[in-house]
Amino acid sequence: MMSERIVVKIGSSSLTSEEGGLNSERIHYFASELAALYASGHSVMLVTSGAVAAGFRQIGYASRPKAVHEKQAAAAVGQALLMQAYQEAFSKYGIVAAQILLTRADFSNRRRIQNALMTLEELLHKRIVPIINENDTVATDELVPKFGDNDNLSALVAAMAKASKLVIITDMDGLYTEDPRKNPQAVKIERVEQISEDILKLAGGAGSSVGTGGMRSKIEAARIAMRGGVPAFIGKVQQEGDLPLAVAGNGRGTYFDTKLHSLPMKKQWLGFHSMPQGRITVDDGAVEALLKGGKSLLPAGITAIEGDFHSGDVVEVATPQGETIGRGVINYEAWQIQAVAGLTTEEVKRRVDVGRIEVIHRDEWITL
Ligand SMILES: Nc1ncnc2c1ncn2[C@@H]1O[C@H](COP(=O)(O)OP(=O)(O)O)[C@@H](O)[C@H]1O
Ligand SMILES: N[C@@H](CCC(=O)OP(=O)(O)O)C(=O)O
Repeated sequence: MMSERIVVKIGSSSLTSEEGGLNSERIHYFASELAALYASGHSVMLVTSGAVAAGFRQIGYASRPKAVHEKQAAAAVGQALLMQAYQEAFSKYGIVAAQILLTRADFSNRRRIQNALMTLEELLHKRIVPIINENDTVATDELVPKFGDNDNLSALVAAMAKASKLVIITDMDGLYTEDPRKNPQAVKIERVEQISEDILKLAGGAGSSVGTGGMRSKIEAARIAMRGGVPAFIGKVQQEGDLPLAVAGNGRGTYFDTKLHSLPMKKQWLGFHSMPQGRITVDDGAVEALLKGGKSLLPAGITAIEGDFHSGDVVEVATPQGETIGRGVINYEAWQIQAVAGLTTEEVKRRVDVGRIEVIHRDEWITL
């Protein structure tokens, strides 16, 4: 069997109870499943939630706290408990585990993320299992949004580490046409090849009081992973041998396939970590040129703009129907685009003085 690099994400709902505290039996179970993958030669990275849920009862809160400082305090207690539990469980299999705590801000800074990647590479090289969580005690929503749930974090880690698979474990055996907790008639979707707006609409919020992101954030994560060239699985891993089965393609869940290749770091930054400062709507011809022709965006295709952006900023590009198709670095000021939208290249040259005629050059564009 080929040795693969696999990212496994486990949600709070799979590790803890609604009353708080870790379910040690589940931790031991997941450690044995991960150990089975490890023993068959795979490199395993674990993204785990559960710090807040593990810690809140020890602090004396009656239920999962909502206030930021209370969540952060609960995570500070719970993260230590979580690591202790995993380390103890892995030691049964002779596996050494390492803790990595990341924030979204780390991903938007190229040097910091390069450092994290080098650390990950060294750990994997030494056959150590990295255990990754959001750094809850320092992450805030004020400057850079938090991940909140760990689904997105797991997809970004999978893309960054050029993993061959992302496995998102949750308490539901895949994506259904509706939340099965609300409608028991909902039908399971076995395979998804493209995550359209329609697929995103199927997915609702969290199913339990300890989970946060719900199916929606898992589908968004699968979309990021697929765009980064990493196929994903979302489903249930509950009995002995379920995780190796999920990795082998026979799991109880939904598979998200992709034919795309892994993305260079620069494009990952553009697509996943940059903060768009505006939005440009283009006509059907420009959509076709960007998506199918691999071409740059010219002023002629622009129909509307939003935001007060500057040359060098990142902007989103949308279809006439309002669907976002990608992002790119803009070569114009917002006011310049206002002046030349819809005009031919010759007319544009007469009206504004810009370094590059392309509004977004194809080398600085990513389709999403
Ligand atoms: N279309 C859907 N298909 C399956 N589950 C869904 C759907 N919409 C919402 N959900 C809910 O998402 C929940 C899983 O998310 P969440 O509670 O955040 O778990 P976790 O802690 O594992 O991240 C499920 O229990 C389910 O109730
Ligand atoms: N970083 C947080 C994650 C919060 C959370 O509940 O996430 P998830 O269960 O993945 O929806 C923690 O460890 O508690």
